[in-house]
Amino acid sequence: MSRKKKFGEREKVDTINTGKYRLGALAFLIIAVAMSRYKSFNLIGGILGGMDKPLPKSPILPTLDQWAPSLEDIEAAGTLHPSDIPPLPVFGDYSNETVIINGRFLQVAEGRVDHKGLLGGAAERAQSYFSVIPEFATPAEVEQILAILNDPDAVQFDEDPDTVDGMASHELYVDTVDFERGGRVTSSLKRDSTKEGMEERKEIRSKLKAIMDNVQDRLTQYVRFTYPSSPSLTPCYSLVRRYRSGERQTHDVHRDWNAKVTAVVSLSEYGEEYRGGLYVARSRSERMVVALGRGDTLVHDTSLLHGVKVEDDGPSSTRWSWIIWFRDSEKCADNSKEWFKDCPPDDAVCLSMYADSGAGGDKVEMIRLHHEAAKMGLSTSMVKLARAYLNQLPSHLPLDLKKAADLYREAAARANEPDAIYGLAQLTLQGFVRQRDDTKMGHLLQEVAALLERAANANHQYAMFNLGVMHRYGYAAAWGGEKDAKLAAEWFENSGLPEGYYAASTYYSSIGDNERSKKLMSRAKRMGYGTEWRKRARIAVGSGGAGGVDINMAWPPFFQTGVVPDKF
Ligand SMILES: O=C(O)CCC(=O)C(=O)O
Ligand SMILES: [Fe+2]
Repeated sequence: MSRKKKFGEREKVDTINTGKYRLGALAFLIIAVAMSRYKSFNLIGGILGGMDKPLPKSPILPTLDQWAPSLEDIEAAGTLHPSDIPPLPVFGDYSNETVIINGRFLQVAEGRVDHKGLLGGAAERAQSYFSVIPEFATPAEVEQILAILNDPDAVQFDEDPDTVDGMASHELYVDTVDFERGGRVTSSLKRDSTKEGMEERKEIRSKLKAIMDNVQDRLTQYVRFTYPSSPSLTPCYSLVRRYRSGERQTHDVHRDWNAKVTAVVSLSEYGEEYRGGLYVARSRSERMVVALGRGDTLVHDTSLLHGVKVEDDGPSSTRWSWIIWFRDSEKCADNSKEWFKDCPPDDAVCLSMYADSGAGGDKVEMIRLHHEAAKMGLSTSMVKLARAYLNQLPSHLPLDLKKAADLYREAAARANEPDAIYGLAQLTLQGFVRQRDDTKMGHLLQEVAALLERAANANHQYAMFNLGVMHRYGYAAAWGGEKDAKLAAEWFENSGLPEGYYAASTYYSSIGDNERSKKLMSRAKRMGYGTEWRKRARIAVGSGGAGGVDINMAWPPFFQTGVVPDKF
């Protein structure tokens, strides 16, 4: 399959060490060494009245009896703080080479990402590749693009729900195949969905295109050369995204379903204008930042898991990116349903992608494919299956909590899969997953806390949010901890979710820090808090495009007061 070609047909000329991309390796080591974070603490349960109540049992579902985090896990897990989560390591394992395209020499750093947790032959197949071309867009081109984007009169960016995370997108389509076909974009919440919106953006589009078209032509040559089995690769979508303080700074882990090949041109300088940024991922938990400077361009195919996390360094930190999605059709036809149709039987990632693309509309086949991929160790397929067994995703599978819990456990063990760990926290809170004959509420809540901390540590935004809930309402008191509204606010803010900014804002107003409260409230609103679309989009996309997951956990009424946390 072409997507697995390791740039094999490329003409190799020389190996050049592009300093910056080598330096990454050292940074990775330093950060990896600094990764220990949990403090130990004592297990003290049952100090509050009412805590010896039996576990809450679901009126519908039986209590399962087979899994909980090990006692060692729980004992090792002290109170995690957002500041304990290390910044993402920087990817550094490049091989550098020079390629010649139409007589032009290009230095290219090539990276390989091995999917995590796969077994035997499947592991051999489970790689994605990407390339970074330093300053593919020249400093002058980037300057000109930025001058247009930074113009105070520049039109506003879209605030419709993003298809990956359901938060305000903060993007601007420069060109799409939809425009060319005379139609407007499909989402009715995009500014371009109205004639006036299209008109309003006409000028900025033509200014941007005047510079971008040339870069795009060069890029087309490069991607056709790099993916020779797709000779008709054509740029079909071009958009600019913005990440800055007071708005979106994350874009959860995902694949670009809309593109056979993607190019991301960074318009900002790593280390100077922003930290963090675009990352590539071995699993949803293991993410590595690609340190992109101005004009540096990352090229990858559909299989690469990736996302964005810009560190919140205050107003001075902004990252702009320009994204081009290529399709394998000069007319930009959507062939995506065909891309993963003929997977080799031991290619778990390919099978799961075909399942995720709808498996030709065959729902039973979708489940079968995820089963196959899960058997080979693919944690994301285990999560999909678990949610199907929980009837959170539509499928023919019967409700089976034991299977769901086993799949979550396996995914957690194989790839530290944050969605699986969060899923286990949900099941545990509902009293469905236990192995000890321990029926004390305090111990159950402690297990939930340990799971949420593990998931949060692997950057699960809903887990971070629920650590906020846990500390705000004082559930830690169940095992000797205390209510900690400040820590709660830190978790809420750190979740990067509009609901989190809102909840943090209420804390700061409660302690009289109105300025901070106002800032957070405005951020929450800018990202969609309180809108009808945000709620709908959040449920539709779930966590990182994997539907069937809820931000609201089944927190029991608080021991003495009977207070139940607000639902968001
Ligand atoms: O902003 C970026 O660098 C990447 C954004 C992205 O992955 C996307 O829009 O699909
Ligand atoms: Fe993407």
